Amino acid sequence: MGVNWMIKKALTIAGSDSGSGAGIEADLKTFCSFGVYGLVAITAITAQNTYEIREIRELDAKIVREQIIAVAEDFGVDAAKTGMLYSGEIIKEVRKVVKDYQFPLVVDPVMLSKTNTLLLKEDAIEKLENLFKISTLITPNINEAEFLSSKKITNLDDAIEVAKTLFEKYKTNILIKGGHLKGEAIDILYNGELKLFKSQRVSGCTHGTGCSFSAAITACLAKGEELEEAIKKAKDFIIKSIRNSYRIGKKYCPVNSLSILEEKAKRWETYRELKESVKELISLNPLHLIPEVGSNFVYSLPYPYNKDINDVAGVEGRIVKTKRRVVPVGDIDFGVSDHLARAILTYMEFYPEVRSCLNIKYSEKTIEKAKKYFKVSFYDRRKEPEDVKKREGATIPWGVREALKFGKVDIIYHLGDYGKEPMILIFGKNPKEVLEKLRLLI
Ligand SMILES: Nc1ncnc2c1ncn2[C@@H]1O[C@H](COP(=O)(O)OP(=O)(O)O)[C@@H](O)[C@H]1O
Ligand SMILES: Cc1ncc(COP(=O)(O)OP(=O)(O)O)c(N)n1
Repeated sequence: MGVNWMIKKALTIAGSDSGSGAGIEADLKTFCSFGVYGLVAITAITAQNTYEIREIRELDAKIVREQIIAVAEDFGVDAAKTGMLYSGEIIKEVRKVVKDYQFPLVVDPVMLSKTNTLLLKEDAIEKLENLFKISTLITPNINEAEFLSSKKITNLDDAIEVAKTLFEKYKTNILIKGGHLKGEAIDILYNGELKLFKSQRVSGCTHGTGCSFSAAITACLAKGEELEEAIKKAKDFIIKSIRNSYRIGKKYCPVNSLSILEEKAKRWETYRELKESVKELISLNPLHLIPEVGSNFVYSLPYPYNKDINDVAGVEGRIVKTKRRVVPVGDIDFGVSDHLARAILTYMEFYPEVRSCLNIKYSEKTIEKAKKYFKVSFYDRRKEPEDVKKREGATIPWGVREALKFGKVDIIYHLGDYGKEPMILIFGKNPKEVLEKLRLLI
């Protein structure tokens, strides 16, 4: 077919996780994040949530084989990975089929879930070791590496020694994942040469890290990237997927293997909505409501992407007034607002659904009007504690927190301080809602 080359295809041979944190569900999300078309051969169905695996139903080895052949014959496979293979019969059949294909094969030797259920039958280990021998890479975590080498790993040096042992034993690329060690997250690649992949340890959800990580490597290999480059990209990906995860479920919440795509989409949406509303604000031309220091109109990315001011869109150089017109100085961009971005990020700590804010000129008349329609709160800059005053950029977060002590409000104002202009801040779920509120104050 003429356009077959346009998208690479990756296959996952793995179990299904009904909680979608690990297994084929995680793999498909990861393939999608890397712009690779995902194919599946399901080995087992698990009734699984974030705290337990209730049931496992193994599929017949023949149907596993048929799934692989069906997709390989039609779509073609550029790279494949295995996850939960469960039984010796399935592994034997998988080995038989995949050895005839030329694609790179990543074997994630999944043995035990975080919730302590065996995902590989005890008598299947020998078959799994046979599969290692025809693989491009195996990606054991610390526990799996300990089991395969019968050696204890307590630190990085132990892990390096074990990687060497496993390389001697299986004659393939060994990548020992350091997620379960303390300190930095260091993964060890050994293939006769040693290479360490280091990253900071981040906080967030980690159910499914192993599956998503090996799927990310597979996706990069499908695109034709070299192994080391693939591991590097997979590592960047997994950090984002942990950091931008949703704390859902009762125990081990899942990584967000779609976060790269989701963040891009949210950035675009946020930018466009703000741009539209800034245009509308300009056409309203509320000259008398623009403060001497200018206004800004900001819109933050939603949770969990609202990490810092680079995640808040605003107007570069603010919105100012000329003799007759309200004008934006620059373009809409992320990271161009400081004060107002801090205000909205602080507000979102309490009410994450409130993502937009506009500052306007203070007057008693405007506040009186506002009190007719809205919940209004206030903070007194003169009461700012000395230690807060000394910390760069701490005043506004402190003020917003003070004002929110009385609950969720539409408007927060302050009366200024020496050299500081008094100000009114209008908050809303989105820029449209902020403008609706502004209209009642004009
Ligand atoms: N908290 C964390 N911060 C950064 N990276 C992590 C963290 N936890 C795991 N990783 C990384 O995620 C990948 C999967 O590792 P690991 O969690 O050890 O696998 P598994 O899920 O199979 O136990 C590795 O690249 C590891 O370094
Ligand atoms: C169906 C299924 N496959 C694999 C796992 C284990 O996945 P992993 O990425 O190693 O994640 P944790 O179990 O460490 O959270 C699974 N649970 N289910």
